[in-house]
Amino acid sequence: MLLLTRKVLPVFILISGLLLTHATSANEKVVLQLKWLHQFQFAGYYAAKEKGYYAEAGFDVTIEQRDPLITPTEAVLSNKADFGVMGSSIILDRMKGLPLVALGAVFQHSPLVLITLESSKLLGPYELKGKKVMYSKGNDDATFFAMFHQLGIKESDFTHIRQSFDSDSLIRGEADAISAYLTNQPFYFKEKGINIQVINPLNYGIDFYDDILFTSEQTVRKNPQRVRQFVEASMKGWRYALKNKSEVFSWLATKYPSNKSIDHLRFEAEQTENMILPDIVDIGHISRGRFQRIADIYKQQGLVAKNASYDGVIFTDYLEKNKALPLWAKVLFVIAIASLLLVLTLFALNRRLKKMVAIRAKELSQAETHLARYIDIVDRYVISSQTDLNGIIIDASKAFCEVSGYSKKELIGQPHSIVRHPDTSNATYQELWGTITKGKPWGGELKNIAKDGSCYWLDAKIDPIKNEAGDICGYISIRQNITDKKQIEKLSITDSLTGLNNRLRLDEVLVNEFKRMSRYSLQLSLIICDIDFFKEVNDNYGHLIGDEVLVSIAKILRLHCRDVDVVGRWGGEEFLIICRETNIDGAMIVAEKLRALIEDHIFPQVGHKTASFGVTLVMPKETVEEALKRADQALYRAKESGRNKVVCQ
Ligand SMILES: Nc1nc2c(ncn2[C@@H]2O[C@H](COP(=O)(O)OP(=O)(O)OP(=O)(O)O)[C@@H](O)[C@H]2O)c(=O)[nH]1
Repeated sequence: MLLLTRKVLPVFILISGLLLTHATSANEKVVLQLKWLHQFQFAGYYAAKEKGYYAEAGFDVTIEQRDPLITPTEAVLSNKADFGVMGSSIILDRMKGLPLVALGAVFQHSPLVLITLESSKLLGPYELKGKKVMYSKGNDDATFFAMFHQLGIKESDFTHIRQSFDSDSLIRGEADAISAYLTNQPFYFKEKGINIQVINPLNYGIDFYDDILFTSEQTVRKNPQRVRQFVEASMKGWRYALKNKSEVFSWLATKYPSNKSIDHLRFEAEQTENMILPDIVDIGHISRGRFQRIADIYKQQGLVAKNASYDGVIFTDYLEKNKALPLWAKVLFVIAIASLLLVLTLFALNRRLKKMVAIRAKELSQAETHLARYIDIVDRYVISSQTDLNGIIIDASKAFCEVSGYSKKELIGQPHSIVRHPDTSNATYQELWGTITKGKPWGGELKNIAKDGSCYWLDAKIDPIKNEAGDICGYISIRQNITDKKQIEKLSITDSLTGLNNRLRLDEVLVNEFKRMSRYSLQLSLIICDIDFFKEVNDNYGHLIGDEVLVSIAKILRLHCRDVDVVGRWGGEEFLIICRETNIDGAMIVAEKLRALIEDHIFPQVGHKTASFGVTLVMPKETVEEALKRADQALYRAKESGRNKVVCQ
């Protein structure tokens, strides 16, 4: 029940609303302006009012007779009337720019003709040459001009008499031909027993509409459906009137007083029906072709510009443009169109997105391929590894595996020290860890040991890896294999016979150590060692044996000096030992130890050999040459004092 109430109630409200709207608009007052005085010519409009057709359509219509001071066109355009009845001049006015709309052409032919007295023998237009012709020069009389024009008769061929609307002018001979309405004047002459002759433009190809129901474009545009309802009610009135002529006569006797007799009205009704042709066309029918023909005739008459247009004069055009749809249908239509547009837009968008996704996917795939290629290249050629905070290897490149001789599996999980060479000092590693644990990158050369025991040199760059919080979570190292460079470097600073630092390297170290000494106020001592009577070895055993002695002594010196000391071949059978951060006493001890070791050593074939040592402490601000000279002098004194001695100076 509740559901029923819910469904029915809105419908009831809607219907009530519609009825209310209808009731309100039933009183809409409109004025219909006739083109002439009350007569049967307007029977349809009387019938529409009297039979309640206008009321049914919601109109309260006042039917106004013609006011001689104002045309129906002027009345409608000045809003004195809402609708009007006028001839084909509506088309001409429209072409002149007046916003008029023809609603229905009630008279399919114009009843406007010329009449002559039968006795005058003026049967056609040609006979009117030189005669007196009376007609209005209004636009509705254009049919006469058109007829004359069609037949090549000029206005100057006859005498125009000003319209007096007095039919007796013809009888009195004041005019030889007068304009007349077929629905009217012929009866007048018949009643008087005077035979007349009709010259009808229709017979000369000039066929105009007449009694066109019209309104203003403004009224049409405001509510074309209301106008349509008015037209339908009017034409319904016409259909009734033509079938019930007597009833119309009674109204013309009472409500719409006409001074015509019943016989006259009957004649008029008959003639009117002939003009309307209700059995042939729908009452009020407008033919576009005929409108065009009428427009062309007006143009030919020079009444309007050749390019003038009557667009907008036919009412049905507005109806087609404004085909009334119920509000719900309009809303549905808008929703449907909007939905369609939305679907089409989404479809187009979707297609575009798909296309873009496909392009992006292709680009991404290409980028991934490139990236994979680069990663592979990096993996193969860049020696890199990654460790956790404790230095445990968590990743290693192929290049790293190759240089270290370990497989990736063997490296991962191992401490990075697995590749550390014992030659690399603790100090180097302390510096390295001290730097990277502070979040700073470290760079330097590292000597590493491979799985097979061979060594290789790397130029390493180690960077801490930070997580999103900025905390260090591991380390990554990228290295360059500099083993070859190191070997070349070593060759250039190594004495090829003994493997000790050569003179070039010693010179370099001397310069650096002298600078370091003065910068940090360190102590530095120099020891020069010279083999005693070495010439004898060469002389007695040959150079090769001599070389072997040199190599053996070099080995003794290198093995028994401290790591920090730099041992090198100074030249021939002379060696130089640079004792860093060592005072003279320390240097003397080292020299003495070396002297004793050489003395005790037994050289193959040669047996025992000795060496003399000159020792000196480098003085502050002293040059390398000055210090070496003093060491040399000490050596000289050691030789002088019997050799196999350590002398300091
Ligand atoms: N086999 C060999 N001999 C060298 C080399 N360089 C220098 N000598 C020799 O070392 C000898 C040096 O001789 P001297 O300068 O006379 O000195 P010495 O014989 O050692 O005598 P004192 O120095 O005075 O004790 C020369 O015979 C050089 O030819 C080398 O590379 N190999």
